[in-house]
Amino acid sequence: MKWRVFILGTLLKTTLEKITGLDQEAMNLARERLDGLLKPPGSLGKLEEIAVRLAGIYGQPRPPLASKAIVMMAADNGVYQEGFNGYSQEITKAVAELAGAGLIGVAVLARHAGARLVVVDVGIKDEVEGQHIIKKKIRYGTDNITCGPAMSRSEAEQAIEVGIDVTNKLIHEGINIIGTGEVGICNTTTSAAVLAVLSGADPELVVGKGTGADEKAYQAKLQAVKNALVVNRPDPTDPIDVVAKVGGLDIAALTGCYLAAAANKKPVVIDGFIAGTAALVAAKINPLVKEYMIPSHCSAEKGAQVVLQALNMEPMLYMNMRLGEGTGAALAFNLIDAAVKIINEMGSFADLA
Ligand SMILES: Cc1cc2ncn([C@H]3O[C@H](COP(=O)(O)O)[C@@H](O)[C@H]3O)c2cc1C
Ligand SMILES: O=C(O)c1cccnc1
Repeated sequence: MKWRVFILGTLLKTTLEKITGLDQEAMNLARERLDGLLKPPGSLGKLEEIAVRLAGIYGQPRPPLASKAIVMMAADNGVYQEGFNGYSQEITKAVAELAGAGLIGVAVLARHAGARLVVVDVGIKDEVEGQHIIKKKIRYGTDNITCGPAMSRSEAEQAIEVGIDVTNKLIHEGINIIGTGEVGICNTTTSAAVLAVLSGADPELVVGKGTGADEKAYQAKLQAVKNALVVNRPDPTDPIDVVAKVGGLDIAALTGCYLAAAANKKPVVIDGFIAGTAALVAAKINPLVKEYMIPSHCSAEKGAQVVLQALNMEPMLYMNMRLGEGTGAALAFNLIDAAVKIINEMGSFADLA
């Protein structure tokens, strides 16, 4: 293991210093309570596991019902210039703006789950309009990763700090569970590049069809990822270097969301392939952050299984979804609510007496 010393931004540094493990005592008490409920021990499967984890995260044997938010990080990617993506780059901005009218996929599912949807412009290539958008642009899109780094290390750290700042503020306002989401045309390409480096997987195993590439476009996308890795030579032992060189501002900002959730002892729900890749970046920065993460679904995107394997996590849902935005996280909120209600509301064998 090679050790490297970097001067981190203050917010990032203080956040990392605050991260500790879960409250084992609260988890033991939660397990004890679940075992005494009117059911065979363990018979509610993952609902029980989630309830125990929430107890450990919040430090309360009876975890509270969640006050929820989905954070959707929006940013553009310079690799779009390679020309293999079938959609216009303007989609990123359009989705971020349309979120205000509640018309995008995650807006519907967040509403269904009773969650707030928070949209952050961390690097859309144009100016965006909408009162609902938190304006935190680090730069107007990244550079093309097939030619050089996506951004500087300092910009990657600033984007991570955007995620930390937004998450800290939400938690300060009373939000106690965060769901991750993103929008950014070509971010399945940048995620695949980051994932290939951090997991050691072949690009073939992590490059997928994204929004729907045909065979020709797929081969060009695969080649772009391979080229990006050769041109940039990201250091696999240095997750911030990897995000700066072949990632994106959305992935970096989501990394910050995970770190801040853990620092504040709040659960953070992982969405699909892109948000999962950001989760892996955060977990590589500090493995303890994983204890605060709850995976939602396994995206239909090819590399999604690789992400979950690298995180050593089993998702709750297989829904064949591949939209991102936070749609999977929003769906999982409903099951997390169910887990909290079970541990708090179900009767026990003692009630029979
Ligand atoms: C209309 C539309 C809405 C979306 N909402 C999320 N994505 C998702 O697809 C994009 C990633 O796929 P790729 O790497 O192939 O570009 C991201 O914007 C992601 O959030 C969308 C994509 C489209 C086209
Ligand atoms: O799983 C995801 O996050 C995903 C997959 C394809 C396109 N956009 C997002």
